[in-house]
Amino acid sequence: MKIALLGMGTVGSGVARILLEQADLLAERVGEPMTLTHIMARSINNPYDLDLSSVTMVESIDEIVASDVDLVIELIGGVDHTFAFHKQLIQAGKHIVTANKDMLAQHIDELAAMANQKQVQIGYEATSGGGIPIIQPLEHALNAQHVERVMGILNGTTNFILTKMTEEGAAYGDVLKEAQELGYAEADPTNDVEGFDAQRKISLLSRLAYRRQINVHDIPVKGISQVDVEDLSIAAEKGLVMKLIGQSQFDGEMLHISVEPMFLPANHQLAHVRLAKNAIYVEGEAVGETMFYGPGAGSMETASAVVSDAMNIARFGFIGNVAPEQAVAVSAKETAQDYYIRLKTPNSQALHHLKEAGYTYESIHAEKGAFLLSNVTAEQLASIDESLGLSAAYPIVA
Ligand SMILES: NC(=O)C1=CN([C@@H]2O[C@H](COP(=O)(O)OP(=O)(O)OC[C@H]3O[C@@H](n4cnc5c(N)ncnc54)[C@H](OP(=O)(O)O)[C@@H]3O)[C@@H](O)[C@H]2O)C=CC1
Ligand SMILES: N[C@@H](CC=O)C(=O)O
Repeated sequence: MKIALLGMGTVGSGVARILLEQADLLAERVGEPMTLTHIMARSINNPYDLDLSSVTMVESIDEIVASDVDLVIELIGGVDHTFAFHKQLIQAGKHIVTANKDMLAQHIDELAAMANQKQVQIGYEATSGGGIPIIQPLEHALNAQHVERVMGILNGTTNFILTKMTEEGAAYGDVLKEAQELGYAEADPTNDVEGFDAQRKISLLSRLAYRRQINVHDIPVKGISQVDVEDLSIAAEKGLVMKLIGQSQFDGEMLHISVEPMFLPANHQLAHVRLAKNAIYVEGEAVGETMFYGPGAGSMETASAVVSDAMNIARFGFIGNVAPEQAVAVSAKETAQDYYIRLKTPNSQALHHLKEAGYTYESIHAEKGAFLLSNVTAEQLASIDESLGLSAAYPIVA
């Protein structure tokens, strides 16, 4: 199989490394050579000091389309131009592997339908959870049942930042910089810290899990950029650990889906997922609870998933892309839950107000105005915020 690579950045360089350095192993497992013949890159990031002399460097997508490559690996990122590239490649009958969740979360329905018509396979294992196998399991190994719930830590950068803030009291800005240097963060890290990256991932995973089209922009999202390290240390006194959680549950009609920072009890399995690791629970009607854990970001970690997609396509060719025809309406979870809250201005009147209004609460740090509130709806929380003024409010996973 002849392969072209678009983008030679963090993940692209890892993919080139596996294709070139593991050529014998890949050929043995696939039954034919997986040959990297073309690279299209704006700049060459070659941290692994690879010998690229056998590869043709090209400057435009038209050269790739006109070439004899069978499969194109897109690791450029971005939405509009890559969407146009993917359409051009599918029309030309080239199989595609990508890690580009930003573009796919918006356009996968159209691309999958077009690819099925042209008998082109799209591999996108690396779009969610970096090196963790999760797309393939949802497409294949767990497809004998209705999936009822998906929940997890879906972003390496924010998990890295929250871990360092929680365990070391590190400053948000410093750890974000470290995550960027390690190649975890997106080209625009706003996508990570404001939760958009996790929003795209929970959208792609839920689409497969429930076999429904989802409008990614409808998914309620909150990020971690406003998280105060003080809340992490106050909540730790009660054994609570913060994680950015993406979750979805389908009741057959409505998809309850969201991304937001939540506190978890320290003995919860997800509380032990540290640094750039991710973990995802998938609950199926027959299988019950399954959990997938591993590296959520990074050069070689993500490249592992990308190359394995390419190998599957080389072995099995076109097997059909999941292309649900029905769309689903989405909303955030509406049931009552427990919350950690902190008042903007701590005062004893607040306690009185909460008591009068019939709320069950526990004071964690009276001087700092931090409480645990039990069994509160989002609507009730908004009314508490209006009357008392909250500087922080985070749901607690049961
Ligand atoms: N990093 C990670 O851990 C993960 C990344 N991903 C996804 O993988 C994709 C790649 O990410 P990553 O490797 O981190 O990003 P990088 O920014 O490191 O690499 C992207 C590369 O593409 C190049 N590029 C951009 N536009 C063009 C163009 N028009 N033509 C040719 N080359 C171009 C960039 O060049 P230049 O340097 O000149 O801008 C850069 O070298 C993204 O979709 C990302 O969301 C998915 C999972 C994990
Ligand atoms: N920026 C992303 C990279 C992988 O998808 C993350 O931090 O998880």
